[in-house]
Amino acid sequence: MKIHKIVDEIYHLSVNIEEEGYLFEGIWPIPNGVSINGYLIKGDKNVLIDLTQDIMDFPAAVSRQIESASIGVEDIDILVVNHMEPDHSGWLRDFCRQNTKAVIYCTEKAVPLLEAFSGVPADRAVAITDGMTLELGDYELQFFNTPNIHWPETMMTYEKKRGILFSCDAFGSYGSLDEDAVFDDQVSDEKHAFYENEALRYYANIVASFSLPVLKGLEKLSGLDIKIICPSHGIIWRENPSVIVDHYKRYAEYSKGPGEKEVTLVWSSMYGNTKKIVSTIIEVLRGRKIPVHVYQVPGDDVGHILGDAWKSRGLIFGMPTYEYKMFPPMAHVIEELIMKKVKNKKVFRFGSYGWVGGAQRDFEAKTEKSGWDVVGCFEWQGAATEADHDAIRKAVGAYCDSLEEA
Ligand SMILES: Cc1cc2nc3c(=O)[nH]c(=O)nc-3n(C[C@H](O)[C@H](O)[C@H](O)COP(=O)(O)O)c2cc1C
Repeated sequence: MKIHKIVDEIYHLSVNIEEEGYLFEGIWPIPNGVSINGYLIKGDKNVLIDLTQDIMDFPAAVSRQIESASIGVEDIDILVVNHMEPDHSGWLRDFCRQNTKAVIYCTEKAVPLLEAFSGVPADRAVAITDGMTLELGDYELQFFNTPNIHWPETMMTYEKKRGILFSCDAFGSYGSLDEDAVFDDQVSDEKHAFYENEALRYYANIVASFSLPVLKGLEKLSGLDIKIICPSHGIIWRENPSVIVDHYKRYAEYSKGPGEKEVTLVWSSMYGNTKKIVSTIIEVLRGRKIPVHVYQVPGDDVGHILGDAWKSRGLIFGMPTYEYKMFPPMAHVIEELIMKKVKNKKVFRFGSYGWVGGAQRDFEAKTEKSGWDVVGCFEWQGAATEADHDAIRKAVGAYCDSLEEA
């Protein structure tokens, strides 16, 4: 990847994770890759904002990018560590060996993590205070504590004179960057839609649990005159930064409900009895013009399900009884959604059983504290009859009415 000048002597440095089968954070599939962005400010003092992960040849690649701006790693005077998650700090240990002079600016909570993760002693760090500024000749940096977007020690850095926000994980998205299209005004409408979808999935996978801190952070930043947003993943927003700010606000507000008038339907079936009802349910939803996102488990990964589930007003789960409980892969999906704080949803459950069932009882127990409004359920024994299909049409119709009320 080549470097890109953002404005004056401020540069974008970036690598893409594109390895097939790579799981981001060890869990989340990223079939379209993800970029890890850092930023370089050349001036009276040379500043590096966020590093990169210590996988593949990433540190070497970023070093070469720094060199292509005609300075070396050893010339960096200030390293800003917005966030200690290893995708941005993995290089820190070696960076500090290579460069023994750079002063690290980070939050107070990050200081012990420098040592714990990278063996970097506290005396190399300056712990910022919220709103603190750092005059650097032609540049002026301001630091903001933005705890829990995404770890407790996270902060953002604002270049005051140009209105550039280095937002770290906030406003980020999955999706590799194209060599020649790293700014929002360089990507096609189709690519915009792609990044929006990847931003939602990134949000649901990584940030969703921290939606309250996101709303607090947005409130804190609302007074800034932000002209350019430089996140640590995804494209740079310079033409219209409010687009991604509005998206993030909307995503964070989904945590409080009601979400878009859409349904995410997740189903599983061992022998096809539960599966046969799925098309009947989809038919009812489409008849009511309610968009539906359909996933099957096992098979479809919860990382993908989360994005649509996060924004949908309604969730429908279909699974048979398995050893007196829910079919295990579905139990896992439900557990994961609850853990990610997918809340305030209208929910419907359906499924076949063989003799006395058990999935419904298990479902009720596992979702008791989910914050979901379970509007209906439908179970039948063995293969669904025509009467069962009629009954489920009616039950799903009532469920659709509840989506109108939200
Ligand atoms: C491994 C296994 C465990 C099952 N456990 C139960 C059970 O505990 N209670 C019950 O009523 N039916 C149980 N069943 C029967 C299934 O729930 C029933 O066959 C159902 O129709 C399966 O739906 P499907 O075709 O959508 O997979 C079990 C079936 C299998 C294969």
